[in-house]
Amino acid sequence: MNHTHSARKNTVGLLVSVRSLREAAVAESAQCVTIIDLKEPEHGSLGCVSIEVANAVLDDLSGDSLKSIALGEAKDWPVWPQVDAAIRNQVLAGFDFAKVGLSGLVDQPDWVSRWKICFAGLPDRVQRVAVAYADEDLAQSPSIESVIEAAEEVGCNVLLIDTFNKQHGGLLKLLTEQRLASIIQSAKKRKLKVVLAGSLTHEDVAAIRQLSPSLVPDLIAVRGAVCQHDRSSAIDATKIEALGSLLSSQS
Ligand SMILES: O=C[C@H](O)COP(=O)(O)O
Repeated sequence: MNHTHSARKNTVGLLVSVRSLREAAVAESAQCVTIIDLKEPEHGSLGCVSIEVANAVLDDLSGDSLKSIALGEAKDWPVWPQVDAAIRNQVLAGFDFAKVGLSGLVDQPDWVSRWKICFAGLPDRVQRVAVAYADEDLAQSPSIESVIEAAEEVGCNVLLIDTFNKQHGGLLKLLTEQRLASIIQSAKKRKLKVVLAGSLTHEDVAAIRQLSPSLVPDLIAVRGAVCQHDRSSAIDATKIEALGSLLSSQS
């Protein structure tokens, strides 16, 4: 990467996606996780866990980590269709962040309204995360640039750039260095916190760590990199700790 810098001062937070209370406890025990993110990897890039798993984590996880939940894709809304909307929102009120994807909506002129509907009714304390897919062709989602432009109108103050299809390469292969830099600059100009994800490896994270300070994201989000094998296998506390050390290092 050309946009590099030698002295490093910014610390970068770590989000780890987990699918169960057991995995959430492993992530919490690593002591370097800023956000514990609930997500069922078998149900897609933003696959939602069951309401029972969400409740178990809210009720039984000790520790101070912030909590996030993936709520699937806007085209499939609502999440947990069998659950009454009031009860659903009561559970979601326990989370600090909520994410909804925009796959399949590239040709839908009303995609912003459909996105807004997903977040309507969520308690104010839940921060809305704008998710943009780097593999927008595969995802058939609006471009990252369009998502950034609409984020404020939808009430988002965080931008997550992720990949929709986990079999076709990671973030740093999908976006040119120039496009990534321009996206991060544009998001920061709009006061969006920036989270980078998408099959990031330890080496990718080291490269991101070397970006010039103005381009360093607020958080890195991972699952595959901290799993024992592929991203469907269990997460591994040692791998989380290794990533945590890399993110908190000063050079
Ligand atoms: O929110 C981030 C994702 O869970 C990242 O998953 P991944 O590292 O396997 O692409």
